[in-house]
Amino acid sequence: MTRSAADLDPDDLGFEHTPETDQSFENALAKARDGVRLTVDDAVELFTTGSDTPGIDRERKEAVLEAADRRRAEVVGDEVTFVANVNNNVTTACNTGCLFCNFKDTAHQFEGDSDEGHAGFTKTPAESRAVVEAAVERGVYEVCSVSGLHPGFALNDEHHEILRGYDDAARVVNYKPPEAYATDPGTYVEQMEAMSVDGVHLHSMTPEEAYHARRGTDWSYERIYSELAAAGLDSAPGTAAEILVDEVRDVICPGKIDSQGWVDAMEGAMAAGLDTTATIMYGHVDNEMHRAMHLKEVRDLQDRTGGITEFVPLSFVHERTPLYEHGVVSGGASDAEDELMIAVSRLFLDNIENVQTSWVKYGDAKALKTLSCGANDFMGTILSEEITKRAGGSFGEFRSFDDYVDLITSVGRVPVERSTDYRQRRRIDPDDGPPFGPTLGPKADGTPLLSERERAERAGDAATADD
Ligand SMILES: C[S@@+](CC[C@H](N)C(=O)[O-])C[C@H]1O[C@@H](n2cnc3c(N)ncnc32)[C@H](O)[C@@H]1O
Ligand SMILES: Nc1c(NC[C@H](O)[C@H](O)[C@H](O)CO)[nH]c(=O)[nH]c1=O
Ligand SMILES: N[C@@H](Cc1ccc(O)cc1)C(=O)O
Ligand code: SF4
Repeated sequence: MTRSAADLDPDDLGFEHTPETDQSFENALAKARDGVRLTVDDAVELFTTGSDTPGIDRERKEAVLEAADRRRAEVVGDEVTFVANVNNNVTTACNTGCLFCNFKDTAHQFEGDSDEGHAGFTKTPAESRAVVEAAVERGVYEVCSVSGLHPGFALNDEHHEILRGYDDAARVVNYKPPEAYATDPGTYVEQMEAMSVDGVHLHSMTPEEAYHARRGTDWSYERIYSELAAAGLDSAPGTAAEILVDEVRDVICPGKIDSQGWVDAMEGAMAAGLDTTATIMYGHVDNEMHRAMHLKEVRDLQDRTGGITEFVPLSFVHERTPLYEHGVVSGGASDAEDELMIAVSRLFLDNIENVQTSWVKYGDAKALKTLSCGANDFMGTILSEEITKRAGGSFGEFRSFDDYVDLITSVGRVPVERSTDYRQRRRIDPDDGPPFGPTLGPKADGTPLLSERERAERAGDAATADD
């Protein structure tokens, strides 16, 4: 049975892993400054600014941030990258029940004969394609697509047949035939084909979604990702990582694949020739030992594969989540924890070049600050955002290239438009514009990617001019 947030006693989560070490803060900092590979205990010392004293010491924190900023400058220089992309979530229907998530809506509400209302959505492949087509016309390079685990989803027709063959399929393999739902999301393969518009880069299928695409079969992750790649998938987002320590997953996402399952899926994606990203979602019930152990899992995976293009710390947005509403947590990470998360990621992950800061999670001011704590990538334009918004986040859904150039130059760094894999890069000279592009997308011609409001205003002006 899945545990609900109401059953959890916040003072007694009974964690085996706690932030205690035999290392000293001074030793850990010296290793970080010298570029020596850090251990889990070193990382705990840096996260806690000394595990033997309570709270965060301001001076020590500044020393960690400074070491990380210096490392960032050595590894990637002064460029700050960002991508012209659109988020296209296919469906919010999901029964996995993660206690930190308010993106999902219980799937039975989507059934054709349900009279319960819900604020979510499911898009057919044609509807997904229309969203991507419009964004490609506006100049985006990438579509980033992550979705709920709709019980009517299957990899392809063969997968549907296998799932239909199960007795009590809803309970045993989380499957209900698409005919049961008001809107059929099609298969994963059909969604990939639909979103592959004009050579746009398709970044989709998290490890959890890949698990859903093989549930009830003995198919390997490599096979799943290869079939998706043949349908147009270019790279996979490493969300669903949350905290890669099972005692934490048992509390916050007991319905999800375990840490090993996440690693297996990522390895399958890379074996199929795809690039991936990796994330950590922190600032809920996790402690500094969990964060350090997570970084070690990711670094080990990258040592084996080399296919992770960026690491993305995602600060838990608490306001409208079961964990917060049931009093299991009293808020998210502090500013100091956010800064240290970016900094220790930069220092620990000596084999991942890019550390992303999220304006969605942090807002512009804090995200800018983290660019001097080790981060060098500023994510993307995204055009739409549902996950953080539904959890109570309030930092909006869009940043234009003009916004990016203003923000990045305001902290004395160099704005650079990038491709998803960071191999194509275009340095932007602020004296050349505005407008500043985008230019890398299949239909990007240098005209600006505008907000909906600006577009409406310009359309209004054009209509007036035509009169
Ligand atoms: C909403 S899921 C969608 C994809 C898919 N269902 C999965 O779990 O991989 C994508 C990611 O959003 C992040 N997320 C969800 N709720 C969040 C919250 N309240 N605060 C921060 N990140 C959150 C989690 O890291 C999660 O893995
Ligand atoms: N950090 C967040 C992202 N990051 C994804 C990027 O926008 C981009 O898809 C990736 O860098 C691959 O090129 N996206 C979100 O929607 N929300 C975030 O918080
Ligand atoms: N982390 C994903 C994208 C993502 C991040 C956070 C989200 O809330 C949603 C999607 C990636 O870029 O690979
Ligand atoms: S994080 Fe993903 S799997 Fe978990 S409930 Fe939300 S949408 Fe579903």
